[in-house]
Amino acid sequence: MALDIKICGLKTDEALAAALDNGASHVGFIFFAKSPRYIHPNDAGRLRAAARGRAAAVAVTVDADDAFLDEIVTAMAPDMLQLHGAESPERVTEVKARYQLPVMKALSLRAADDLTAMAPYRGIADRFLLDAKPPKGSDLPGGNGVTFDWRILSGLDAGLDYMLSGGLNAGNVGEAMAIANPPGLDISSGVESAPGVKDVRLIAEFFAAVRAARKNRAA
Ligand SMILES: O=C(O)c1ccccc1N[C@@H]1O[C@H](COP(=O)(O)O)[C@@H](O)[C@H]1O
Repeated sequence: MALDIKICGLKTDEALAAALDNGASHVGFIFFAKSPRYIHPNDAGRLRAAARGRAAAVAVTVDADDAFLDEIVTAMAPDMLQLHGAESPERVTEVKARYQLPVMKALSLRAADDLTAMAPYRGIADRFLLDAKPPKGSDLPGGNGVTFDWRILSGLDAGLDYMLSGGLNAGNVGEAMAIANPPGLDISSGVESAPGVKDVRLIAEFFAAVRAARKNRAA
């Protein structure tokens, strides 16, 4: 089975090249002003051009209005929109219709009960991104480097299309894969040397850890 891997929060040519050269299926750009990973839509447009044909470009937004989404879509022509705020199912429907793009809806989880939040989006969101709830006081809805109990995902239907996110790194991704067997992985702060600063060595180590975990599974 193919495993999608999204490296999120890219801001430089060097980090983008590391993500692509290591085999990322998706590259993510953050359009949330409070994030240390924020990138201007025009800069993301330049980077996404370099990724064209190699990885899908994902625009990550948080409760963005139409004006901001228009600016992002015009500047960078993403392949997918990731809605990482409190967007309702109706808003997801509206965004999909307006831009004719697939939408990945982020949901934040701590306990098994939180999975009920998925139901109203089924058949609407093209994919889910299952992330950890932000720690108290965080300004960021994602990118906090926090994990959740991956065991709560073990009961999900086999065909559910989602990316597992939240606090992944080279040291824990093997365990996450063994427990949840997700169809996709999404990582940001786990491949950074400081908030918002991607580290090419950590990116390579992450992919190596994923390859090792897959090899173990197959053995
Ligand atoms: O990364 C951010 O700063 C961010 C800001 C606003 C919304 C989402 C954001 N990041 C998303 O969260 C995941 C998980 O991050 P991490 O691996 O725990 O650091 C990240 O991949 C983005 O999809």
